[in-house]
Amino acid sequence: MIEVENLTFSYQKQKQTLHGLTFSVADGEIFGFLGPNGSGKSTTQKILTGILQGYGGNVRLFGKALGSQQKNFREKIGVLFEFPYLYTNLSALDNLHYFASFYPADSRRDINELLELLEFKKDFLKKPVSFCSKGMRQRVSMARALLNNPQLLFLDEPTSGLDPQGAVLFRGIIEEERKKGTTVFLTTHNMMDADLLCDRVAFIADGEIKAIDTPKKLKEENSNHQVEINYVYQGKHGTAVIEMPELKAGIPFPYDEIISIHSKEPTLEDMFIQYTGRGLT
Ligand SMILES: Nc1ncnc2c1ncn2[C@@H]1O[C@H](COP(=O)(O)OP(=O)(O)OP(=O)(O)O)[C@@H](O)[C@H]1O
Repeated sequence: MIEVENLTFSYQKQKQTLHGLTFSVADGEIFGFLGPNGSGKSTTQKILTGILQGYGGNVRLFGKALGSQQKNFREKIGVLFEFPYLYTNLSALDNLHYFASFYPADSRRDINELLELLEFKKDFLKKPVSFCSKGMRQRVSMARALLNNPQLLFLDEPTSGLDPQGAVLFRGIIEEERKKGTTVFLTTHNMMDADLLCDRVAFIADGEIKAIDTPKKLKEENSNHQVEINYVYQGKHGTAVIEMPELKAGIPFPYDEIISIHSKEPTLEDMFIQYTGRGLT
């Protein structure tokens, strides 16, 4: 679905922003693009969506070079931008009716159904978007990204500004898109979104890709294969960290009750730090 080879980009002549990115995203895959602020995530998304031009290297979408896409290319993609590009003096409904008018009628989703799916507050449907909270605006932006039933969905920080319940809702909606076969390019520095949703992730730092793999492999390859066991013995709480192979013979210490067993597997964030030498914020 997406093939990127040696992608370079500079906003100013003296300073290169992207230093030769190479990656591909398969049809129906949720691909996470993870990096700290200023690493080049939004720049990459803007190039892939045809907003930024003047890049170096090769970019192919839907099997065709980006520069030779047909006019209807934008009908096949949906984009949630980092900042909501909405008309703040228009209502959510008017914004969405306006954006929907760019697409052929037979590909449009029902706007009211979409807003209901996104749990948009009914009292705000006809009020100017400027009256809406950040989370409600994010719902309108997500509705905008989905309203043409895209085959390829670009999401830049989709759960930003959402409360935990909203984030769960959005992740569910992204999962539904996966089930329909939509390819998702998910730009984020939210490790939880990446870990829960992505088939593969790329770690980007300073305009370079430092690692690409499934979240599971990235964590497993770097696991120290330890478990932490919390237990009670003779009325006292204790914690022990033991090597996994030791568990073969059973729990190797006396206890009356096991309270919990946790894998000491590294988190995706630990892995990000290991590969890039820095955190995500
Ligand atoms: N319009 C612009 N003009 C000049 N420099 C820019 C412009 N947009 C971004 N940059 C610079 O390019 C680099 C990459 O920015 P980009 O927005 O792609 O990063 P990002 O990974 O998306 O960051 P964030 O998580 O903050 O959105 C940064 O150094 C940024 O300051």
